[in-house]
Amino acid sequence: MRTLVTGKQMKAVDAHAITTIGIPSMVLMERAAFAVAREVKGILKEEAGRLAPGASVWSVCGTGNNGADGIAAARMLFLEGVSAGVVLIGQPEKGTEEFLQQLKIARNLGMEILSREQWEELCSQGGMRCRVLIDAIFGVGLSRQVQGAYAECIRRINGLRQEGAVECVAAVDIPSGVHSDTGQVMGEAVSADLTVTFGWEKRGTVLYPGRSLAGRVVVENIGFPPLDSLKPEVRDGEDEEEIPYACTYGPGDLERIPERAAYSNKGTFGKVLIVAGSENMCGAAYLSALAAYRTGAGLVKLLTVEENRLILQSRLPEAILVTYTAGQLMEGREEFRKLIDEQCRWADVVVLGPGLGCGAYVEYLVEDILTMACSPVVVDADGLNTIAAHPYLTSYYTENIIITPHLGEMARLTGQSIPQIRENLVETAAEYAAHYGLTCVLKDAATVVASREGGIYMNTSGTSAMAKAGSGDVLTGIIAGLLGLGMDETESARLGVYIHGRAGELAAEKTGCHGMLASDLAEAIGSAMDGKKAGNAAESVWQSRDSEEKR
Ligand SMILES: NC(=O)C1=CN([C@@H]2O[C@H](COP(=O)(O)OP(=O)(O)OC[C@H]3O[C@@H](n4cnc5c(N)ncnc54)[C@H](O)[C@@H]3O)[C@@H](O)[C@H]2O)[C@@H](O)CC1
Ligand SMILES: [K+]
Repeated sequence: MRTLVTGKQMKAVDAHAITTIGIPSMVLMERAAFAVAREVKGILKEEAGRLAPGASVWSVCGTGNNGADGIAAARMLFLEGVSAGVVLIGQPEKGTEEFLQQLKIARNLGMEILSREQWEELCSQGGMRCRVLIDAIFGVGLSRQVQGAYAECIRRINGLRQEGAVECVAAVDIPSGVHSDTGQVMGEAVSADLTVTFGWEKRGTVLYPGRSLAGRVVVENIGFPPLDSLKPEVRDGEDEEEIPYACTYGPGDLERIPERAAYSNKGTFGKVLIVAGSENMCGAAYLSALAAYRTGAGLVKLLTVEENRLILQSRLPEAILVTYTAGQLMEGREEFRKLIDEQCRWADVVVLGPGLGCGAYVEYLVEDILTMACSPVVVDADGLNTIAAHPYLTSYYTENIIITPHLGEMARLTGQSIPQIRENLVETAAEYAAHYGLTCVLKDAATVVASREGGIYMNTSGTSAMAKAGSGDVLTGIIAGLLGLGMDETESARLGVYIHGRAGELAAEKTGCHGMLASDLAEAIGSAMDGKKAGNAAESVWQSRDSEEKR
């Protein structure tokens, strides 16, 4: 498990390390700059292991401590014989104490230091070519939209990178212009190949679009005290009591999956009831059931419309089938409630929604399941759409409900627009989970899991190959399978999302990114759950020098 922090939390840790613990600010900065210089040197090194002749580096620096890091990193490279210069953006005389100190050192060493105007002139004359450009304009101190000269400068950096005048952009802490909490672009943002970040990964480089802009992320422990050593009032900040540290999972977290006991039977590993499918949609039910079995569920029963019986029986003979007709439900409600009650009593876990459609009878079905299920219920797709269309159904929400909406479904549930939700993924999921006391899995390229008690998980596994019909149905089956193995709602949701992404990476390795089907994804679940056998494509991106898994 890796911890993810907000900008404010990171600043609170900085302040705590410096003022309470007494680690001098310049000492932390020296280590931060050293890490950046080391990574840049790695890029500059020729295959033979020597620095490339004439390797040039420009460090483009703002006047805060991010800029101070950038000057210090350039100085370290300069002292190693690299042709490294500094470009200053903003008003240096208004810089932080550390910035002024770093600038003085660079000047005393006789380094080349350009003003923005001089740099612009160099660029417009086509004289601006370098192997590595260090982006140190803004770090976690970015507090408003980027405009004017700063925006121009960021556009210039991106232009140089695009036209090949700059081979590699290395961002200090976070690409300048990316919001450290939401990953949103604050007007303009640097597009980096590499980001060297300090202490802990920032939420903004896990959430999109910040995640794409950060490139490869290297997390460097620069000597901060551990987060749990902070006093709660410091850790939470003045008005951040509501914001916990977020986390993400890696392969080490697969150990959370319970052992499959030798002395067991099919009942030991969970009985999953999948309430899914409609007359023209049986695939969703099939994929959800298949995924639940592939995750380890002992018994899977499908409750679906009579029309699906034959196809489901032939596609997945391992599943038990109970069928109904729409008419039976509409006309014989009391009778039907007895059937539902019986099935709910049987189940250890219920999945409600995949492919249910929007027939009039679905409202009754959703109401009956929500009122009668006494085990965890994973609500997805048309289950959620039905709740959105009939808001009284939210009164049946209980603490063992996991909802798995995508952005469109979340928009219907909350009345917010999709862009609004996309910009505030974490807040939207967290508020819904807290308001209704349930677990909310808000699905996006970087899925967020908000637990009822306030915990936040952000997913870092997965691939765009999964952006295809049926992926969500597979996720419901995985989460249900994990619940069946005995994991709690939060853990099943987090690990389910992680395994789902990992299965996507593995399946896409075989089929290619475009050709993968949701059924390929479901077939890869077993390997994805096996930490020893499977590789993880995300690992090449999330390279942590001193990850918490090792600490
Ligand atoms: N000792 C420390 O405090 C350490 C700080 N570190 C570095 O310091 C960074 C944080 O430094 P700061 O808090 O000084 O903040 P930044 O250097 O990120 O930038 C803040 C400065 O930019 C201004 N600013 C914010 N948004 C702006 C906008 N849109 N347009 C124009 N100006 C804007 C702020 O008023 C402030 O002057 C971290 O990201 C990290 O790189 C690291 O060196 C670790 C140690
Ligand atoms: K930066």
